[in-house]
Amino acid sequence: MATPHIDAAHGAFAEICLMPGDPLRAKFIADSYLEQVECVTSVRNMFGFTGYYQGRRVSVMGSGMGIPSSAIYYHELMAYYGVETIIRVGTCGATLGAVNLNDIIFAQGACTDSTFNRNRFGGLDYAAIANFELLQIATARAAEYTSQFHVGNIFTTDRFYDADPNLNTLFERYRLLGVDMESAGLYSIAAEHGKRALSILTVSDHLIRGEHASAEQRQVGYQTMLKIALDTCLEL
Ligand SMILES: O=P(O)(O)O[C@H]1O[C@H](CO)[C@@H](O)[C@H]1O
Ligand SMILES: O=c1cc[nH]c(=O)[nH]1
Repeated sequence: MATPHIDAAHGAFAEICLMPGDPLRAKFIADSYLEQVECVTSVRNMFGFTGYYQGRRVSVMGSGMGIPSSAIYYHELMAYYGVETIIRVGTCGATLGAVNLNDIIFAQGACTDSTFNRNRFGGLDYAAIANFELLQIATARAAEYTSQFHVGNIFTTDRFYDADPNLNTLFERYRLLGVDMESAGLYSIAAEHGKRALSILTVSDHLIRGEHASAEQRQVGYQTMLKIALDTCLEL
């Protein structure tokens, strides 16, 4: 039952799927945390794996960067592969002085400059929000590992480069915690399919202070976020 972008067999994905943007971060998560792991799809090198985390069947798959790429995978997994829950494990840029590099952000909601949700929601503004149960479980787990986390609104953008510098002032005024490129799309797709989604993000860049993590850290770092996401799976 392959789809245009996933060539896994029926039932190859678990009901829960962790999804970073980076397919090599997906491989890192599978290699580091899952047992009895199988690579279930590799179309376009967008690797997907299924295995067991402390006895719980879990999948992990890359989504690519931005709503156009990630929406394809979110849709195909939820519509055709029986995935009920997607937890995005991504990186973000911080837009508030009180948020620091390596802090963890739980995206309770996601504003956006993308027209993706508006186009599908009759031209109106869709309020893209996380699943409350997932948010509750994950934030409770986070408190066991770190105090360096924040819960609130973020901004999902289509543009990694050349953003309007005035946006940072706007983000600060509205207390947006960070910027990513997928969450607003993930939340609307999950809602449309009657599924659950949550974005957990680690701050890899500080957009006001000009601080940046290395490429290696983005691929194999951020273990606290990964542990929080995996522990959340155990309670679902
Ligand atoms: O680290 P990931 O999950 O890819 O997330 C962030 O990193 C990418 C940009 O570098 C975008 O996909 C953005 O959302
Ligand atoms: O979208 C993103 C992700 C990480 N860092 C950023 O500045 N933007």
